[in-house]
Amino acid sequence: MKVSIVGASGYTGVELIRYLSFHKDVEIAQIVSRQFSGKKLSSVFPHFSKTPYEDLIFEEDVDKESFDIYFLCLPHEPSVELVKELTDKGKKVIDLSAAYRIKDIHKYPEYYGFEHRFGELLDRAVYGLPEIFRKDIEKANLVANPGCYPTATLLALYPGIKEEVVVGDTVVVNALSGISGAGRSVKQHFHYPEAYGNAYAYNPTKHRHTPEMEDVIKRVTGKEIKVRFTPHIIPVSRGMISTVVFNTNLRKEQLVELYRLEYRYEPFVRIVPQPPQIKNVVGSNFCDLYVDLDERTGQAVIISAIDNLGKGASSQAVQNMNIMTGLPEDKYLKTLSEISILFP
Ligand SMILES: NC(=O)C1=CN([C@@H]2O[C@H](COP(=O)(O)OP(=O)(O)OC[C@H]3O[C@@H](n4cnc5c(N)ncnc54)[C@H](OP(=O)(O)O)[C@@H]3O)[C@@H](O)[C@H]2O)C=CC1
Ligand SMILES: CC(=O)N[C@@H](CCC(=O)OP(=O)(O)O)C(=O)O
Repeated sequence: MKVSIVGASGYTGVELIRYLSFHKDVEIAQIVSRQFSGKKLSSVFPHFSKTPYEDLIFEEDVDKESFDIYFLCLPHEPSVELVKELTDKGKKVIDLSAAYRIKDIHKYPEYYGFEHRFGELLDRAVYGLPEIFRKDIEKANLVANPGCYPTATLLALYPGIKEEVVVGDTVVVNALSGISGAGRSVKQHFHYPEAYGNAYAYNPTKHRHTPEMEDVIKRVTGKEIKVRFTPHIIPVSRGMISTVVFNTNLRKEQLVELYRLEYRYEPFVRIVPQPPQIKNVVGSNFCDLYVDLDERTGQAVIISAIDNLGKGASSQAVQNMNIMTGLPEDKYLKTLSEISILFP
């Protein structure tokens, strides 16, 4: 399969090149970047020297005809039109932006600041969280790869909402993100002296991932469950923790068993005995999940850890590609190079 990576100079694009470099069923045939067009991959990113694509040249324009699969690693708005053009040509597309994630087209102006014009294509797009929508992904031509916070949070919530053990209509989510979640372009508050040694919450009452999470919860449960979501920045490059709290009538052993059973055959979800640490998942497609019950309050406390650039973006995109093309889902996602680096 020949693939094109558009937005290949950004954090998710570069990470995708890393994951696909050793995928033997794939040839990376095109990498698109406006700022580096004409340059060799290894001259811009020296860590690719003496690896399979070191001599690949960044191109300025997207060749929309020649390849089988297109990974779009672009900001949301530029993705909207390009996804439409590529799917009209019958291409398979995995879009890492939010351009096709939310089914309600009216949410785009409010949360993303642009009008979305392609409602019919939004309806057809499949939300690329394999643990929930695997069967739909198998048949999809357009996969909307989830955001990093929704991936971490929905994996922590899914068994609870699927088996209807969440009591009430609100779940509380507090999450921590490494700075690469904000992309590679320079922003003052992520400048080293301002980010190092610092941590803070942002968008505490209105974040664009809230409608994305609530949309999926509604599709799973048929109910309006609200997400009380507070994201935080922590001074690491990559890695994400999401702590999900909901009221439940289950006892601790029942809750743990529910999660263990739901995920027992999932190749990338690991139930862990202690609160998870990002260093165990960074550089990989794994999600580590800790399940507990606060007996004083009767609340489930589920804590997940992922790599925002891995399961939260690029390696999840490869998992989706494997599913869409009928390959084993974990193909080349568990080679040695993708097992996380414990002491980076
Ligand atoms: N970072 C993360 O943890 C996650 C990110 N995402 C989503 O994935 C997408 C990519 O994210 P990320 O890699 O972090 O972003 P980056 O900002 O690091 O990279 C985006 C790339 O897109 C290209 N680009 C920027 N603006 C335009 C434009 N107007 N038209 C065409 N190309 C453009 C740039 O390359 P050039 O200028 O060289 O052309 C840039 O390198 C985003 O939609 C993001 O929301 C999803 C999950 C997690
Ligand atoms: C640290 C940081 O800024 N994070 C981003 C989320 C990144 C992400 O997963 O996702 P999208 O694809 O939806 O942009 C934010 O809060 O907007």
